[in-house]
Amino acid sequence: MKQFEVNFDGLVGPTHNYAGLSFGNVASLSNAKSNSSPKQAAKQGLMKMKALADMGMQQGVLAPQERPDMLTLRRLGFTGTDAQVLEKAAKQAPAIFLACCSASSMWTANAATVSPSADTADGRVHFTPANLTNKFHRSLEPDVTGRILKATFADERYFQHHAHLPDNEHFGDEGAANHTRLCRDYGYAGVEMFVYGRYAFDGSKPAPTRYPARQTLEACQAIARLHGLSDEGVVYVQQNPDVIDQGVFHNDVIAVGNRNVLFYHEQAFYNTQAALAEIQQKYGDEKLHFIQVNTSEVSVEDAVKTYLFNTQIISLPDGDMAIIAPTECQENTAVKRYLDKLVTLDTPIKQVHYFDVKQSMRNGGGPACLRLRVALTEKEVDAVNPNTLMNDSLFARLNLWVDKHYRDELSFDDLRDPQLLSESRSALDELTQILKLGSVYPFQR
Ligand SMILES: NCCC[C@H](NC(=O)CCC(=O)O)C(=O)O
Repeated sequence: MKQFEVNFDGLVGPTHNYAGLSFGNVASLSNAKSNSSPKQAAKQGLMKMKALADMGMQQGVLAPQERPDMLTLRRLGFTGTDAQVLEKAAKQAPAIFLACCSASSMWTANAATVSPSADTADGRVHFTPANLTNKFHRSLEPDVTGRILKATFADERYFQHHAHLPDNEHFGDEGAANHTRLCRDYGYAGVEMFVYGRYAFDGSKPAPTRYPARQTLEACQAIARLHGLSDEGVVYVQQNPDVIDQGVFHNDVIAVGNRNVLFYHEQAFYNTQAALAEIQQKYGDEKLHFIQVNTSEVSVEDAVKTYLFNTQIISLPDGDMAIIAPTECQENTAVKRYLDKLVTLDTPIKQVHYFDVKQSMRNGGGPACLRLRVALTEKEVDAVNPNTLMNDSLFARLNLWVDKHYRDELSFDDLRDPQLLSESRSALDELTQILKLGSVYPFQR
């Protein structure tokens, strides 16, 4: 039976902007209030999706969310017509208003945690949307994310959807950004590696002091229970609190895995040797490739700046692995030197492809943030909503759709424009028809 890893990239929404909302995420803070280009952002994302599809990969697309989030603004007490709600919120509570405008659902690595059928007790693919409690603007995502996932993976014979964890910092869950999976091939049971930043119920344990640890151990354990994972197939690893304090707000900023490869920075984990030993022991006899990048080769600062580890490692149809990196990696001498050397070493990684995703990078989202990995068997791929799978015609259609609805430039002040809200709604309404998602948005219900 054939088996695949399908990357579901988030389509950038029509109100993509830089609001400086993510304390602990260096890029988000440093680009706050600069103008954005929703059109360029969406096209950069589409180019990456198309390029991977052209490499012979299975590639999907997940719809963005409606922003400004009118439902939340009304829940927070802003009343009147939509135009009045926008006007009042922007004037009376600008910070809250901006949080309700973020197009952050584009980073689908934070949409959910996914366990493939080979790992789960009932043999179905399990999905739990991330509650994203640490940031208000992101905590608005899980309900609609859940609906989009259900509309994309609808067939209950193959797909099981859970509710997001309780909305509280004790169960702070950031989805697949803190989860990676090692396996012989995608359809074989693997080791799911959950990386957490802190213990919610034990204050005596190590934790960062400057920036927040978004993911808790207790959230990881709850996901493993919900998904029916066996203890033998799970490893919990603590992220090094010091790197969180240096801007590594998600583990996928400092480590990434694919099949038998774990690529990580020397300082990524709290207790590296014990973690690697447990992963190897649970993986079995075959030796894993642990590719460690030392601080002397690439500093944590350069890793955060260039997103060397927020790369995708993909297995090409011929079996070789390729790294999908942002162009920032090419522009940094130490990182470029490292990647040039990496492809000559005795590891499965043989190619590096650079992509311009600068619009996303300026908010701290690299190639890996933009995608949710879903390992599927051939039968399961056949059960996915086919309208969400990338091909020449969907690529052309979505580019035309972006051209029709998206603005070239968006400033902070544009976000309160009722015209932008109506443009966004027409765009999303049409998108749900293109992808055949049904009525997933509050304004459609
Ligand atoms: N996986 C990458 C996520 C990046 C995301 N950035 C943001 O939400 C920034 C939004 C802003 O500042 O406008 C975050 O920090 O969760």
